[in-house]
Amino acid sequence: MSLALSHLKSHRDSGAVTDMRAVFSADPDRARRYTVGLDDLRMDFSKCAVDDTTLALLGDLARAADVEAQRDRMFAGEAINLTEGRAVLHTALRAGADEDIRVDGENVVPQVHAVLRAMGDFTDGVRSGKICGATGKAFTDVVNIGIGGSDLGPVMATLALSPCHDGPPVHFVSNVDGAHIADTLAGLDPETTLVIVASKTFTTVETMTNAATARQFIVEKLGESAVAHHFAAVSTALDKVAKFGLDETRVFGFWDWVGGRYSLWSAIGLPLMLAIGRDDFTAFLAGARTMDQHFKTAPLGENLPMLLGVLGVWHRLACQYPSRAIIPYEQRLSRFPAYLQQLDMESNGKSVGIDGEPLETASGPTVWGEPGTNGQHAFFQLLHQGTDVIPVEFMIAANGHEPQLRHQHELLIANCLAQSEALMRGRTREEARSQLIAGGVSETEADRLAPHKTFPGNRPSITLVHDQLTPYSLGRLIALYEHRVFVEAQIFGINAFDQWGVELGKELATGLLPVVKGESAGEGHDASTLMLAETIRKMRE
Ligand SMILES: O=P(O)(O)OC[C@H]1O[C@](O)(CO)[C@@H](O)[C@@H]1O
Repeated sequence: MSLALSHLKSHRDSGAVTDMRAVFSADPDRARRYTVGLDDLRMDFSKCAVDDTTLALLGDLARAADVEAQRDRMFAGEAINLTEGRAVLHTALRAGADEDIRVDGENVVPQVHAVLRAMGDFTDGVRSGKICGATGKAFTDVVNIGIGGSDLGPVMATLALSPCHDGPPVHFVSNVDGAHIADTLAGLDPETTLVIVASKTFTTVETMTNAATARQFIVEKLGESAVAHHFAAVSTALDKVAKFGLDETRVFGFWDWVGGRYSLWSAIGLPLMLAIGRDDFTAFLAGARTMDQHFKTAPLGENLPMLLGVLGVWHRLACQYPSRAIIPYEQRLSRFPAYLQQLDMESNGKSVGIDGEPLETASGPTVWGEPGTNGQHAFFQLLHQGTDVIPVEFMIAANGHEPQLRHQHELLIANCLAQSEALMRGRTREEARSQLIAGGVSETEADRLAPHKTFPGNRPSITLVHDQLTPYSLGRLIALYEHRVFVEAQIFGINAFDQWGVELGKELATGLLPVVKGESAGEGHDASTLMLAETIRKMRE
């Protein structure tokens, strides 16, 4: 364990904040001092159990982990993904056209903008009806087939930005479960359906299988020649896409220096662009670019991703909280927690350090969540009174998109603020008892019930507030979380940009398919797995 981390842990064990009510009373300026901002975005972390010493020690930890230097290496296009020998340049995808970002000596920005222009032209063509199906009819629906990073980002952002939709409805198919594509295609007409096959590698079994099903859907009605009209593809593996038989104007590339879970800004964002148009997509990129600039230049104590990252590390390494909850008070961000699960857990769910040695400390926490207020009626009981402390990250916009429903938005805001206050304040047993007695309950009954109505409080939360959910503010929010994951990874000492942990299951599934089909006895597989396969096979006879 590094010296900086052991100082932080001793501080947590002996000197850190334990009574949040007391620190708020003692320092009337606490909320202001522990809030940082970037244009209309505010991050209030004053309800975390930290003080100035904690922040100083977290700064030491970040410096000891060389976070700023590593950040600069990432932005400069150095191959910081050491296990795959690649640069990590999702930030180049939202760079201004005049920037110069080099990979192996070549400026990649012109290529990025060329693809953006091609996506924009295609989008304009589809939306205007100039680009149409094989029978000349305009596309009424778009189906994006992809999974993981080729799905979660576009799904999340397309839903988040529904007030900006003025293009064709976009549907998303990811699961290899045939139910997903069957239900999606059920209401669609092949003549007016555009299918995007999105896969960085163009080998992912779920996507390739669903693409074959979609191809059949088109070909059955319109014939093989319709494929070129009704399909587009997004990939880094252009050689593999070529075998699908598409016109090159329908193929949008990206690069191996874009990780799947960081690819929403690339051509993987095509379904989003089709839904919201190229101008709004440009604003979405601009929001992310603003966060990039801020992350690159703001001093540590004012830098949102740095602070969000070190607070995450505080909760994980010093306080040893196993998970964190992401609670957007914004129904349209309902897929944001799922998106962050891949971003965070596929990046930081590692137990081996960058040097190949087992980690001595924990790495990324479990990330989960649901929108408020729905979560309040599901798992908030555990957040308030459960035996585990789970830090919460709340998100709320000052303004909704339904001015006619002003009162509902005010209710939403009040609920968001109330939950963080309740987690922080709690309710003592004495307060619970007094309230019961004031409500007309006998003293004996109040004594019996008070422990159940007591809230421990001192449960940490961070609240992110912005003006409104727009393409720009969404881009900024996502980039904040991308960089936060980066900061945490540097401190954990891991490579955030590979994902070898997903491989073993894929390999075994390939081997088990013949067993499931009854074509192989499945030598080498364990008895439990073989028995389950056999049981299922019999049920299918
Ligand atoms: O875009 P592809 O290559 O189909 O991969 C999809 C997803 O599969 C993974 O490789 C692993 O599940 C993710 O990292 C990736 O986003």
